[in-house]
Amino acid sequence: MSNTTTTSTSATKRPVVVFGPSGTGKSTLLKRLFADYPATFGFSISNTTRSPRAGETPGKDYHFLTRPEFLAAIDRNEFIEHAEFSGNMYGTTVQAVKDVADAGKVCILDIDVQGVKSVKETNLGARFVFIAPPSREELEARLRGRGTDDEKSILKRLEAARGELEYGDSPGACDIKIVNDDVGAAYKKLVDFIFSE
Ligand SMILES: Nc1ncnc2c1ncn2[C@@H]1O[C@H](COP(=O)(O)OP(=O)(O)OP(=O)(O)O)[C@@H](O)[C@H]1O
Repeated sequence: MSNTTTTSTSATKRPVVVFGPSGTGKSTLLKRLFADYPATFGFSISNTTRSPRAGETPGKDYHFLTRPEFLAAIDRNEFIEHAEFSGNMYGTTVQAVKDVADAGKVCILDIDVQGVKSVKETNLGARFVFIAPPSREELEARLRGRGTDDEKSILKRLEAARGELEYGDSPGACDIKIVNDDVGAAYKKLVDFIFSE
C-alpha cells in the first residue's frame, strides 16, 4: 500500500509519537498512562518473521509474516520502522497504527528518531512528544540505576543520546518537549498535552 491510498486516520484519534534517548523515562511515563486510561490508548501490533510461541495469537500478539512477505512489505514502503534481532525481522506498519485508530483508540508509538522521521513522511497526522532528560549526567545515572544494561550497552545508549537530543531540539522536530525531571510533573505535562485536542 502506498501512503496516499490508505484510509485516513480519524482526526480525533491522531497517533502520539513519544521519543527521546534511552533512559529518559518514556516507558515509565507510558506505563502510567496506560494504567490510568486503559480504554483510551493502544499500541500497534508489530509484524515479525519469527514463529509464534505457544499461547500467542496471530493478529493479536503479532502479525506473523514469512521473510519473503516481510521483504515485499518493505519494498512496498509499508513500514514505519523495521529491524532485525537474532535472525528475525520485526517492524511496525503504517496500517497497524491506523488499525488502532479504527478500533477507537489513540495509538501511542514509542520509537527512535529514525522512526520519527519516517512517521513524518506518512499521512498518519501524528503528534510528537520529545522526552528529554534533565541532564546528560542524570541520563547516565538512570541508565545505570535501571540495572538492565551492561557497560557496553550503556555507553552505546549515551553515544546515541547525543544525536537524539540534538534532533529533538531541532526546529519542527516535536510539538512538545517535556523534561522528565520530577516524574509526576512530567506525567502531568504529558497528559495535558495528549488531551489538549
Ligand atoms: N523523573 C524521573 N526521575 C528519576 N528516575 C526516573 C524518572 N523517570 C524514569 N526514571 C527511571 O529511569 C530509568 C529509565 O527509565 P525508562 O526505562 O522508563 O526509560 P526509557 O526512556 O523507556 O528507556 P528505553 O528507551 O531504553 O526503553 C528507570 O529506572 C526509571 O525508573
